[in-house]
Amino acid sequence: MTKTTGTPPAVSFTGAVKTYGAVRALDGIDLEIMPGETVALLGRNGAGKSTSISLLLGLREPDEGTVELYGTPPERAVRAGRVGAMLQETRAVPRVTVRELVSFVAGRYPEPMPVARALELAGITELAGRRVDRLSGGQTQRVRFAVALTGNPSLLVLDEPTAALDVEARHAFWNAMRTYARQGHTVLFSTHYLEEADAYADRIVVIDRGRIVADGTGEQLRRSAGGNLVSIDLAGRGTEGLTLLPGVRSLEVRGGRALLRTDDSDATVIALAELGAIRGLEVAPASLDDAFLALTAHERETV
Ligand SMILES: Nc1ncnc2c1ncn2[C@@H]1O[C@H](COP(=O)(O)OP(=O)(O)OP(=O)(O)O)[C@@H](O)[C@H]1O
Repeated sequence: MTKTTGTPPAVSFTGAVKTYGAVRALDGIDLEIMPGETVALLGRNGAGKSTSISLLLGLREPDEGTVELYGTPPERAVRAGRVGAMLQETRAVPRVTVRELVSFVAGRYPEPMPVARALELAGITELAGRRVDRLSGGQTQRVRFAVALTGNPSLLVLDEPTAALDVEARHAFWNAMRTYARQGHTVLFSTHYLEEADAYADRIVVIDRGRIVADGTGEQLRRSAGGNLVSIDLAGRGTEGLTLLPGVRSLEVRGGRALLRTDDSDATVIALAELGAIRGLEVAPASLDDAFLALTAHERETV
């Protein structure tokens, strides 16, 4: 990525380490997000996504390394109203209406958007007069989104924003997020959902056991994890020698078929033909799911 001289990254982690007792939640994170990017932080449960977000919001301090927003300590950027966040935890819910809550938060920012606009973007205009402590989980989540947006922050940070939303609300949420991102704002969101990361982020950062194991577009991730899957019907034959074929990185047997992950599907298919092993041949690009599983495979082996 090219950096414009003089423009500090919106987000910058340098060698960030965070431990909780014996747990090394972040094990040396280096990450830069430039203004205007929409980045997904993708990882399994316990990978370190929420910890990364708490560090970048200044809610926790790294044990080693530094975290900066716009070239300043996170607390300063947060105090200056440059950051809006939607977090997972549910704090005590105030006994006020949705409109009162969003107006209160807007009043604490230097250049908020009109409250009606924040309610509209979050899809909760019709909930404006309802009490915040009497909403459903999904409605509460949308209120939290309005709260995050209302300050019109340069950087919007969303920790698993769609976790409690139904399909329709999820769709509306991503449309709103996109609208906001297209206005030049920076968005960082964490998710377990590969398809959300692929569909809505410019860039996907895969975090696993406190380390960044991949960073790129969905397409780059698919390629880096092994270009294609070649599969054949084994028709009762064994799998001897298949892992030695050109290009092959790994072999899996599923339902009587051999699935070969390969960097060079042409060479693999030609070699299979020479072996006389081609039956029910299928060649398909590796999916993002395949890429994610390959990137985080070591963890699955130990759980
Ligand atoms: N307050 C805490 N005290 C002790 N350990 C913690 C604490 N918070 C997180 N951890 C541990 O740190 C690691 C990273 O947790 P974190 O919450 O950052 O992961 P995550 O990727 O956000 O997970 P999830 O998708 O489940 O929300 C995990 O092993 C977790 O158990």
